[in-house]
Amino acid sequence: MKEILIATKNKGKVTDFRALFDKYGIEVISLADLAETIADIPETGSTFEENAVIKAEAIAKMLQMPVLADDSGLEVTALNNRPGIFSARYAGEEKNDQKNLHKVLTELEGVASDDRSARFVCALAVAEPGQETFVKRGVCEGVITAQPVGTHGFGYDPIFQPIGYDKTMAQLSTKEKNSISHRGNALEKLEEWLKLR
Ligand SMILES: O=P(O)(O)OP(=O)(O)OP(=O)(O)OC[C@H]1O[C@@H](n2cnc3c(O)ncnc32)[C@H](O)[C@@H]1O
Ligand SMILES: [Mg+2]
Repeated sequence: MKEILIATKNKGKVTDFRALFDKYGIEVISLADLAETIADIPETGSTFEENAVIKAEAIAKMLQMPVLADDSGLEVTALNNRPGIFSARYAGEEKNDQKNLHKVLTELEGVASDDRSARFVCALAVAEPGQETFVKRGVCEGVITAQPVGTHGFGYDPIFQPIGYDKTMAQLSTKEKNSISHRGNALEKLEEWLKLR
């Protein structure tokens, strides 16, 4: 396999995937790179896995080719695991990263650092016409900081400090992030599939 289509329009995910697939010598193509405009696939599932499968199967069927899809998000323990599968639109339909992370910080106002545990979750689904779809989950545990710090990454990275680090995800390089992230962790579980291709 020389290239892989990732069924996403999220530029931050694409940056992560480009670096992750680089070591396999595989070029990442995203929906933004296609000549045709692909409408958003409604994410109607109730889990990350269901939504990843919905996205992968819809695009694989549409384009008749193998597709990888990522559904991911942030679970905050003190918020009963919100925003969870609603992470992208937590503060509104416009999918604004700044508004989303500030909503989490506002909801956690007055919550002590010991009670600010959270995790990033990523479900990666592989769909191929005529084959059975499969999906793997990766997780990265951490805590929510008091303020946003750092300029790298995307989404909730500036307020997420991985366990064992005194920096936020947004202060890590893409390579460092990938070595510990939910996305990197989920992709490791797809290594067997990658090797067979
Ligand atoms: O569905 P696609 O087109 O892939 O793009 P999306 O942005 O809508 O993606 P999701 O539905 O999977 O929503 C995931 C949201 O969770 C957040 N998120 C996921 N992975 C993250 C990461 O590595 N760092 C920070 N935030 C992340 C981020 O806000 C994303 O918008
Ligand atoms: Mg989405």
